[in-house]
Amino acid sequence: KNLTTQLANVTFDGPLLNASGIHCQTSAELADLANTSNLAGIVTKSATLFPRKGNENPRYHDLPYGSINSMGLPNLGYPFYLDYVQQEKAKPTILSVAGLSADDVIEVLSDIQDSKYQGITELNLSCPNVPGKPQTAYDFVATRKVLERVFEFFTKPIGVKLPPYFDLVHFDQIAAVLNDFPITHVNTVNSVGNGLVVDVAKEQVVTKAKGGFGGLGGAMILPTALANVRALRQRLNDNIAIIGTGGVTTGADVFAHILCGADMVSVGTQVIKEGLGVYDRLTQELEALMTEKGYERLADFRGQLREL
Ligand SMILES: CC(C)(C)CCc1c(C(=O)O)[nH]c(=O)[nH]c1=O
Repeated sequence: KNLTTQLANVTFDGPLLNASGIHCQTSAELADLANTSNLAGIVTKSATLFPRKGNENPRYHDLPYGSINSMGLPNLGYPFYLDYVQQEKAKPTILSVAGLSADDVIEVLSDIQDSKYQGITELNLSCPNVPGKPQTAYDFVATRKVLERVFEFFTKPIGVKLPPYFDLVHFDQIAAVLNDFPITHVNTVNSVGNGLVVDVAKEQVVTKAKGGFGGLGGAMILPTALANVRALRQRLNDNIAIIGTGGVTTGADVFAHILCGADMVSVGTQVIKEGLGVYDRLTQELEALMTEKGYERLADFRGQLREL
């Protein structure tokens, strides 16, 4: 099978990536990813201007049907990751960045612009905005403002990581903003925000920060992830690629993301559950499905979801 995929100016030898935040924070974790077969590229943990310890534990909780997390953006600071992506030769990288303010984002991106890094950058728009306002990506005016500031100086390949939307008008509104900018891709979806898991036996929450509210991932968010991939594919300019993220546990889920329009697919929660061998299994299952259906390459079925 030919599973090669193009994203911006980069050719990946397969469609699978790690979801930012999962096993990609430390140099040991990043080295593991570089040695993981059938993982076509490496996405770094969203990096901030300064290193962050993140929230108190427990901050990640595994569930039969997915996961909940309130990590709190633990990361080694953007200089560490900017240095890493300039060394990494085994696989193409996507350098994920986050800011606690628009000014922080601009400062980090300015350094990336001035660096020798030629790979892809991804701006995490699920980050908090000014207090009292929703996260940036849920504030369409703020999203437009930060992207206007970015593209005043940033000329390298850059995409955005989006939270899930749940209203068709919101799909229209975010696409209308993004179509005005030369972004290389959209990575959709981030975790489903502010879920709450209750341990009935203990009559308590399962994660410490934010009173137990946290981002949901894994199997339970697959329909939301597929809807966001499909809706944005139907609305975004053709030259904006899509990384589909969310709910992937089988090769059929990878197939479904691509059928909805994804160019690449990232896997998060299932890596925690199964380990990095999951990429081999997902690839085998995807190839078996393609053989069964008579498809030779991903483009044979990408975006071809049929309506009734
Ligand atoms: C949620 C934020 C802390 C604002 C950004 C980092 C992040 C986190 C995190 O570090 O808590 N978890 C997610 O599932 N997605 C994210 O984008």
